Amino acid sequence: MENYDNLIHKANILTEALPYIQRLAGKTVVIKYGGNAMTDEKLITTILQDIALLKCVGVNPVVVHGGGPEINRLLGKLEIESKFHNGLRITDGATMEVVQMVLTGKINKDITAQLNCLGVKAIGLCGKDANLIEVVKKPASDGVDLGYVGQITGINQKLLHMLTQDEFIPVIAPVGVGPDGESYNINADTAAAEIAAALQAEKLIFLTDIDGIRLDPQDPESLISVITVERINELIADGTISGGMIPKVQGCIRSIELGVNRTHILNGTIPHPVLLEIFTDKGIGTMVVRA
Ligand SMILES: Nc1ncnc2c1ncn2[C@@H]1O[C@H](COP(=O)(O)OP(=O)(O)O)[C@@H](O)[C@H]1O
Ligand SMILES: CC(=O)N[C@@H](CCC(=O)OP(=O)(O)O)C(=O)O
Repeated sequence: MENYDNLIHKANILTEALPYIQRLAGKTVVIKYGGNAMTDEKLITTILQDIALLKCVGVNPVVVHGGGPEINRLLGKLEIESKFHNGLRITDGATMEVVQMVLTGKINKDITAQLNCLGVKAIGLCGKDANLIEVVKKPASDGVDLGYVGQITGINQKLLHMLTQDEFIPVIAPVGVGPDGESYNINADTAAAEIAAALQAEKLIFLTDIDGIRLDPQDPESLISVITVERINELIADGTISGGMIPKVQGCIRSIELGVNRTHILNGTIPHPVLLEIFTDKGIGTMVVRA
């Protein structure tokens, strides 16, 4: 009898998802998968399973991935120093080659192949494919020249719509194309936000290595479940939100302003964060709302 109860419990969990599936069917969900959340093969598989399941129930996921830690590792092996300014990698010519190799050559292809092994049709792209992400050189910040760091000027949303309507899951590496075909490095959070806005996505989800925005980054009890744009600006000003969390919250704000309905910051180092957020009544992480 206990086994039967267990099965009913499982069925109840599935039916809990029904209204969410109905609400999201046909809509686009952009998922930014950060390098710091790509810690463990088994966890990576659960996240890719979530994404495959979304596709199978009629949602259109679009994946934008990072890979900062892996870029740092290869740069280290090549004895090239990793330098950052305001969270952005200072990208000289040699660094750009490594960034492109790691993001488009390794991580992008690994994620794409793993998704395809789960029975969906994923296609790996970077901003240079069909001019998916057009950029110009980002102006110097506080007098610091960032080198080959791109500022996004256009997203080829037609290509992404075509792919998502035609069964594919685009998996996008944040390497942009400059006016003369040069490669430019883009922060993956910023790329995800611009892509979500261009697609008028229903949701933008950031998967990172922490459970969301905390009032005290060291205290898990201080997680904020729902936060407004105004409160975020206060928390940036007083230093509560800092470092790598800044491009995420800025991405949330920008995409909300441009019409994305819901933005979430979730822990990608636990199993199945996407399904837990999207298909359960409680949800996890931090949701950023307009007001
Ligand atoms: N208020 C805050 N709440 C939560 N995390 C914060 C906050 N301020 C800064 N952080 C930092 O932001 C980090 C996430 O950004 P980052 O390391 O760049 O992740 P990713 O590789 O996923 O883009 C967290 O690990 C945490 O150290
Ligand atoms: C300009 C810039 O900083 N680009 C990032 C791109 C990768 C990224 O954003 O990866 P995560 O999401 O894992 O941090 C970099 O070179 O590290």
